[in-house]
Amino acid sequence: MSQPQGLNLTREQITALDNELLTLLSKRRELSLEVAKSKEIDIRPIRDTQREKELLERLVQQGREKGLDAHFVISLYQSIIEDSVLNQQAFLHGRANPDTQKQQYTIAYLGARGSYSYLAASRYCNRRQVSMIDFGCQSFDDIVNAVESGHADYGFLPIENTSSGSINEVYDVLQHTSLSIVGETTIEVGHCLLGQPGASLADIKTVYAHPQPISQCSRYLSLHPHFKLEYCSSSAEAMSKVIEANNNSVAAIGSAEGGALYQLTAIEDGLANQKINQSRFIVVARKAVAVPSQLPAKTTLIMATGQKPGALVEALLVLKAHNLNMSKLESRPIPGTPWEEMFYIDIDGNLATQDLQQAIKELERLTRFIKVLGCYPSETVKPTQLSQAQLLIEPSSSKAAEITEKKTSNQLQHKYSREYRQQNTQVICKQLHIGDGHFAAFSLINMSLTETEFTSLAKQNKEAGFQAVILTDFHGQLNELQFKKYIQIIEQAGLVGVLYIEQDSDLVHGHLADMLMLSGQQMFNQGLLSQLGKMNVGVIIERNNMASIEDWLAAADRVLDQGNQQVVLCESGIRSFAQPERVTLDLAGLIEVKDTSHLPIICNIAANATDIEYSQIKAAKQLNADGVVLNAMEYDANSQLLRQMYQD
Ligand SMILES: O=C(O)C(=O)C[C@]1(C(=O)O)C=C[C@@H](O)C=C1
Repeated sequence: MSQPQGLNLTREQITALDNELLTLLSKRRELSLEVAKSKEIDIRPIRDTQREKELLERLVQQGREKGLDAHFVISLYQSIIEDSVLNQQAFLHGRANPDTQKQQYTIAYLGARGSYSYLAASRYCNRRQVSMIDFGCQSFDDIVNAVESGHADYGFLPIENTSSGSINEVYDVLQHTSLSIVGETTIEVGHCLLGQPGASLADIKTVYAHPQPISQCSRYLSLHPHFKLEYCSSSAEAMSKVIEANNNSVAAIGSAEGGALYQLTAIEDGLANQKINQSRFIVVARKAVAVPSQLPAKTTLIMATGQKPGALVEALLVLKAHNLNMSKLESRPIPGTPWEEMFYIDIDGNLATQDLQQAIKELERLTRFIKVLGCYPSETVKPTQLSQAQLLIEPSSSKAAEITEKKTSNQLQHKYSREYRQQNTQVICKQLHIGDGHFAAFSLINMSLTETEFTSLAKQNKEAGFQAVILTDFHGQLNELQFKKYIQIIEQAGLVGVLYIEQDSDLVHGHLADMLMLSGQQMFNQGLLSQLGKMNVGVIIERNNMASIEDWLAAADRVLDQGNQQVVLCESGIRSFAQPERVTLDLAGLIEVKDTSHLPIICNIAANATDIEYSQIKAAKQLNADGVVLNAMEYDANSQLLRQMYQD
């Protein structure tokens, strides 16, 4: 065998080649802008999927002749085309709004240089080839104030994350601002453990992070229970804390790019629970913008439907009638009106179109309040795919076939899914029916009550319309005799008794209860899930407040897989952006779960009654939740709410 050439020489050749590749990519970008200029004149849509297919087909063929794998070529070009489409969009959007064109933009964002918001803002400016003056802010209110007062041209607000869901504080801020949404941008959030150069994983004792990364990396953090977590207002603050500490035992969670700005090194990367972890930001400005018809547009509006039963559904039907796709729905309370809520809706459509104008007119008649927050180019570029035939690969030996096969068999394994079972599941326990049109009311009682107090509360609960009682808060001290007594009282009151499982040992008494409810904290406990799966008893699985929907449904599947088909899901709220101790109901998640799963889903506001507004639970009912859990201790408010719900 001949000697290979020296390593240094080979590396120099690779470096030179990479440089050439970059030069070519930059030339390709310029050409793509030329295409945009032609499309501006011809008024043609930016996206031409037919052209993309032809281009991919040819490249796959040419790549194969050069020994390159088809999937590698496709994924490479999907990225190149995404960049090309987004650049063309930014260019044409700028041309349609010449008064917004400047050499530099002052951008208000959360945190300081190096935060994810900072990275999103710089990406936005780079695409528009303008320089950025950064205006770091302490809160979402400060961002909005900076733009409203003219200190900044644009404000960047994170609105949702693929693993931790919607950021409700931003929706609250939007209720009161005069600003318009003029853009959106999505960035890949690659969480790393950032430490002082030279620090190693074994050194780390304290981790500084914003609540969102903490929630998004919950699985990684649970593998390191000795880490002391310190909450910060932004990832940039977390990184500054590490610099200040100047000590190898502290680390921050942040991006590798952000860390580099602070001269911190990534001790570990890929910390996020989900492989794909992206954050979407909205861009707000003082003046609304026009979106040229060639660009895919999104319109965001807020509306209050008032208390009429079915009002939300009626409003959503208007969108359906006009063939408008709703890509997001969120609900937030209206301060001072405890029984009402404000809905936030993202619609795939341009405000300038007849369909959307007409739909808004009809919605005005159905709502008490409606306001368009903005119309802006949608930055979701769905990658163009090639079929088997276009890939020219033997189906049996192809990687694509393997992937499709795996996917299909995986889908079959998802017992919670509608593909697996089309009909809605109804869980029945004595007189209690949950799901498939049956709405169930649970009351949560903690065990600090005396027997007499408990007996009278159980009776009152029954009269108020509750059908079941969840017994909670044993603090590991569940006494069998006492528990038997409580179950007896519940039975005598004509209610169903549910035992809330907070630790493995609670399950010993499971046989005494009519149903079991696995606490959110134990949702990841695979052992407990398997045991519950082997029991013949209705099981309610509470969502962990840091768990994604996928995690939650995976927990349900674990139980279903073991044989127990009597599974109910319980949404208890997810952690919010600014304050880690606050939770809010994930209504978009509720719609998603209703869409993908046949399992009944109930919403729990008992655990955090002060945080989750009652209006949210009403919204949940309107969105076809199958039940509700209320706090028995707040008896008056809850029985009033329950009465209202039953009236609706
Ligand atoms: O050829 C075009 O029409 C382009 O806009 C260029 C391009 C590309 O980058 O290759 C980008 C977007 C289109 O969907 C198709 C192809």
